[in-house]
Formats: sequence, C-alpha cells, structure tokens
Amino acid sequence: MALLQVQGLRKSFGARRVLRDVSFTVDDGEVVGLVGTNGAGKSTLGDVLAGITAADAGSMTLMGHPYAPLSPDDARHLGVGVVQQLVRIDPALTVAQAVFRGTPQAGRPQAELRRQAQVLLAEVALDVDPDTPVGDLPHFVHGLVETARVLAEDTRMVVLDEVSAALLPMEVSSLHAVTGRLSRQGRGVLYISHRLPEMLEVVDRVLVLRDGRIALDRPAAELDPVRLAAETVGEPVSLPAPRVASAAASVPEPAVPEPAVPEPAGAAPVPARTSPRLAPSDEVALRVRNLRVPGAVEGVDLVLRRGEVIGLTGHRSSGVREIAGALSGELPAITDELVLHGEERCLGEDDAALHLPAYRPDDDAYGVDPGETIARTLSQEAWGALTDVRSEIATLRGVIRTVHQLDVKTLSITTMFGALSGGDQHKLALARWMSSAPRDVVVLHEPTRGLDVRARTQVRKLLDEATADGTSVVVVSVDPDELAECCDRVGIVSGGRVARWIDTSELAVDAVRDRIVEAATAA
Ligand SMILES: Nc1ncnc2c1ncn2[C@@H]1O[C@H](COP(=O)(O)OP(=O)(O)OP(=O)(O)O)[C@@H](O)[C@H]1O
Repeated sequence: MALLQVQGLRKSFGARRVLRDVSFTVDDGEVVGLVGTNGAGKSTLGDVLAGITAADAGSMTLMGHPYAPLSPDDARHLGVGVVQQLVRIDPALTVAQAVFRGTPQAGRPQAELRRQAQVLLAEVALDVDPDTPVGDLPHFVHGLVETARVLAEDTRMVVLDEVSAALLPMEVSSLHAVTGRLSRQGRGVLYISHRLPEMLEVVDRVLVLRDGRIALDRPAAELDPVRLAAETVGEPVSLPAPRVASAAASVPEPAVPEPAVPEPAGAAPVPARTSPRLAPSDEVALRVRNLRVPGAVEGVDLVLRRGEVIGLTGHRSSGVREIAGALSGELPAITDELVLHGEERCLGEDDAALHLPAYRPDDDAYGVDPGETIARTLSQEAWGALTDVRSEIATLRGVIRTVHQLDVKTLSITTMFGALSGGDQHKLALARWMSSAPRDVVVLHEPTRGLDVRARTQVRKLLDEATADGTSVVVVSVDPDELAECCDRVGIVSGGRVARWIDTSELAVDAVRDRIVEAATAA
C-alpha cells in the first residue's frame, strides 16, 4: 500500500485551471522529485498537501486513511510536514523556538530546546546560534530552519519546496544527507526543484507536472538533466553554449528540424544550442585595486570590461557577500585605485561611495507591491506620466509583449503580481529592474534562481541584450550552473580574496560547472 496516494486532484484560481487531473503515489521511504515549468502548479500541489489551500476535486489517502487537511497544523498532526518555497518565519522568534514551534517538544525548558536545536541545525549544516533571532538571518536560511523543524516532527511524509534553490553545492549535499535520513526513517519525501542535475542525484523517481497533469512518472536512473528538461517544457531544449566563443569554435545549429512534440521518453531528444555571443570589448568599465572591507575582504583586484559578465562565488564566510556589498555601497570599503567608466575615483575611509545598482531576489517581494497588477508593476513610473490613450496603448502593448516573451503563466495583465508563481514573479521583477537600471555596471544576485530551463535561457538573453548595449555585470551566485551559463569569467572567493579565476570561454557548461565546484570545494 502506498504511503501517499493522490487521485484526480483539481485546483483552479478563477478561470486559471492549474491542477486539472493530478494522480500519483509516494511509497514509504521513497524520495520522489517533482519538476515543472514556472507556474506549472508545483507549489499549489504542495499547498494542497500542506493544508494551506483546498483542492476543488479529487481525493488523497495517507497510510490508507482519507487525507484532507484543513490547515498546516492539521496536516502536521495527520502526518505531513511541508517546507514552503519563500517561507517567512516570524522574525521575533529565536532559531530554537522556530525549530520547535508547533511540535510536541515546544513546551520543554528553553535550555533543552536550545541543545536539541543545536543537533538538528548541525544536521542541516546550519552554523547559527539557536538563540539568534530569526529576523537576523538571511532569507535563504529560513528554508533550512524549516527543514530542521521537519526533522523534529513526527511526520510520515515531507514536502521540500525548492529548499535547495539558494544553497551552495556543499549545502545541497547536506540537504541530500537529510533527505537520505528521512528516507531511511521510512518517511516519504516529495522534493521540488529546478536544479535538475542535483535533484537527479537524490531522488528515486521523478514526476513531471505539465498542463495540470503528471505527464511523466519515471525512475531517476532512466533520466538525465537534458532529457528531464525537455520533458519539463514539453519540447526539445537548448543546451547552454559557452558564453564567449571565437567564430571557429562556435557551435553550429542542428541540421535536423526540431520536432514540435516531445520525443517519447527513452529516445534521445534533439538538443538545440543557444548561440555563443561575441567577446566583450577591451574598454575597461570598472577597475578596482586592493579593495578592502575591514574584517572581511583582504585585498581584491577586479577588472570588468565593457559588455563583460563576471561571476563571484564562495563559501558563506569567504567574503563574497562583502565584496558585493562593497560594490553596491552597502558596506564601507577602501581601495588603492578605482576607475569607473574611464574616470579615476577615490574611496577613502570616510568615502565609501561605490554605489553600483544591485538586484537581489531576496528583497521582500522583489521591491514590488504584491497587491499591484502586473500592468502597473511593469509600466512603473511611466504609468503616472501617461498623457493620452495612444501612449497608454503603447505602454500596455509593451507590458503584454514582456509577459508573453517571458512566458508568464497568467490569463491577464490585471492579475496581481503576488498571485503569480515564485519563478514568474522573479522573471518579471528582474525584467523590470533591468529595464530601469542604468546601462552601466550592475550587480545581479542569483538572476536565474528558481527559474525553469526555458526561463534561464530568457534571462541569459536579457543579459546578452544588456551587454550588447555596453552594460557590464557582476553576477554573485551560489549556483555553479548559473555561473557557468551566464558568466565570461568566474572568481572563486576564499579568505577575503579571489583565490582563482575560471575562464568559461570555449568550455562546455558542464566542464565549467565541474571546475567551479572543484575550485570552490578546494578553497
Ligand atoms: N492565490 C492565488 N491566486 C491566484 N492565482 C494563483 C494563486 N496561487 C497560485 N496561483 C497561480 O497558480 C499557478 C501555479 O502557481 P504555482 O506557484 O503553484 O507554480 P509553481 O509550479 O510552483 O511555479 P514556480 O516554479 O515558479 O515556483 C500560477 O499561474 C499562479 O499564478
């Protein structure tokens, strides 16, 4: 008998039919991956399992008993724990209180909870003091605190909704160790992720949610990331090409026409390749010599050419966040030399004025009002300045074009921004930010986080357009695939310095990813 059985689940939001007929099972001790494009309905399914939202039709059983939770507490009580995507824990709680909230242990003495929390936090590889207020933690840590809470609970089924999205490769390994432990305890795990190569390492079976149904249910051993990406979008996908290539090394388009429908699983899909772009110019957009942030950055030299994209990555305590903070002016910094757009500048002890515009998906609701419509969100200031119906029509056409180009799953541009899926919100927020940021030198934190394979290509196109216009970009990321796909060079930060630069030109994306992981692990 299956641990969890889901049969004919349906869920609509107004006219938007998200889950049309979803049926699947999860067995005791089984780790099942759930993938789908942005807006496919993965979190909606997680929310139904968590008792956050009710299905319109269909049935579920857990351990053979009817399962229809009325709230997250009810779901936990019945045996299902869910770590939600974009979870926000009450900032006033300490980490120990957050880990044990709602569990049978919650009433135990604080000292005991503190001790037990320390053990669970170590299991999820989270190096924080259990007395730290949750409000002091970066957002990505909330998912790990919730994962520690799941370990403290006595649930039979666990849903992990994009917990790995903002984690470093070594942190993902710790998460996978936790997943393995849950499985050995006989618990079932539903693991939702867009990071396909990593996901395939940990799951037994994969479900693809497409067009409101489970379009594929297959053992992980029979899949690879390229095939799975194709199954996810329902058509052959582009393999990311090296970002910069000489004409001789450029990868030709496939000679065979692409089939309109997906190949049946078992036959290799025909991969198209995105074209590599030309090398950036020799003109220096930013030169920083001996950048220091007291206590964190020991002396970093950066040279960023016009139209170039460089990446920075490293362990949490490597200093990479502080380098980014210094570049965007959030942290005071000192340099021996600073050249920005050909102009010599000076950063002294009292003058930390390097204010490069920075985009962060971590910002609450991406700095956008979630109650505002897509139309207003994308048209921004221009909306208030509209003087006649023609400019209004032109603005709305632009909004519709963006929504269409970015493949945002919505029936109308009057939909509230906050009602979009996490990935669709991120895509639109980034497009909005890129269109309003000065065409200059910018810092992007994890520009493809939580995006499906097609959306990653769209973001890369946005980057290519911006760099072709002369913008230079510093990408700060934990995800080696993102760095490999987006950057011309990647700096591995360790001990407050760039320990090594990896040149991505003319290398396949997998080769770059392997080098980044190897260098970051060694550092
Ligand atoms: N409360 C809501 N009101 C209206 N529409 C909603 C609501 N919640 C979800 N939706 C819609 O349901 C669809 C599925 O969203 P969901 O968050 O489940 O997608 P997802 O597969 O998790 O996507 P992502 O990978 O981007 O996180 C989206 O089109 C979204 O706009």
